[in-house]
Amino acid sequence: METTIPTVPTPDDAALWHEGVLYLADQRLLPDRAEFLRLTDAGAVADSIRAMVVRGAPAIGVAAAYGVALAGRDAYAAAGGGWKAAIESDLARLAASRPTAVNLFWAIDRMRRLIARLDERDPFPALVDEALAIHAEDRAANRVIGDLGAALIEARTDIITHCNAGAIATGGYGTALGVIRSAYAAGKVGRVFADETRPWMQGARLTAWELMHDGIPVTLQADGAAASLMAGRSVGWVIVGSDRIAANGDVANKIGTYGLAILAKHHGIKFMVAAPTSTIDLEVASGREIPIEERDPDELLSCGERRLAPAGCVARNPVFDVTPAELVDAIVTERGVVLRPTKEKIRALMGGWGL
Ligand SMILES: CSC[C@H]1O[C@H](OP(=O)(O)O)[C@H](O)[C@@H]1O
Repeated sequence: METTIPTVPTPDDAALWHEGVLYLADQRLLPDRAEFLRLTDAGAVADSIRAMVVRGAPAIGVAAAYGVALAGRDAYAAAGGGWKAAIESDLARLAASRPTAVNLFWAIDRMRRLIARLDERDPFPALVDEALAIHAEDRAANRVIGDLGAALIEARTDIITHCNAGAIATGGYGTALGVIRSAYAAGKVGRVFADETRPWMQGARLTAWELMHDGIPVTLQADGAAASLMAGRSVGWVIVGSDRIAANGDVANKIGTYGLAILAKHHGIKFMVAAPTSTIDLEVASGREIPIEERDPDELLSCGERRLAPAGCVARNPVFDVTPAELVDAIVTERGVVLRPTKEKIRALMGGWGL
């Protein structure tokens, strides 16, 4: 969306397009420093996704779509009418940036379908328009998700959320935090308990920042504190986002989500997954097929600038896990709500695809 660039990003400003330049809020620095990175080529966009300058499944897809537009401009400048062959290397770089969030591949595939319809003339204007549409559609979808999810919450309650599935993780408004925003506006949220979400601390740095920005009561907690809070009976829902939902309703999300779902089941607490349908991947039958990103162990061995573990300590750093569909009470999308998700219900939601 052509807009003037604010001096500092707000939660709705994960990505902004202005006069042929992509501005990304640098989420590595928030909340201490609120700054935009200025990007003018697809390679820089791919690097920014990999480095988590921009993160969050829908935001990654939005950024990649703008990256494809920048790739089209450069391919046409380099090859003229032969731009369709020239763009391929940048498309591959974008697709290789992170493996789990299917929104990245959904966005690239949608841009590819446009590319196939274009001729040898300069593709940049058409690609920009498609990226802007993807961005606007995601922002609008999250408003619908927010209202549908809020309607499931029957009475005022406390909520646990994990990681950051907020406005800054999407095209705006947020998915899990979109539900929380809509539910709070309806008087249904007492307090939100945000897991800090080691090792990248999306909860401490981004969810707390977003909810405090909106004046929504939030208490930060250690990831390990969720269990005893649930035992205290004040929490009615766990509400999270997702990076990829398999055809059977299994949900890939930030590491630690699976444990929360087991704890919620044990305590009789409802478990909601909020995500646009661009997060549903009917190409994977179950969560077993979802690629789980392993990031640099150093993200775990240190916290900020301080080394935590002894020199030579080894670590494993899977940054997603899979929650089986049977632990999910509701998947909330812009097309509707799937209660107790199954393969059949997911297919029905997606218009019967593959029947
Ligand atoms: C609205 S999707 C947000 C989703 O993405 C996060 O992962 P990451 O911060 O590594 O991109 C996390 O899984 C969130 O639920």
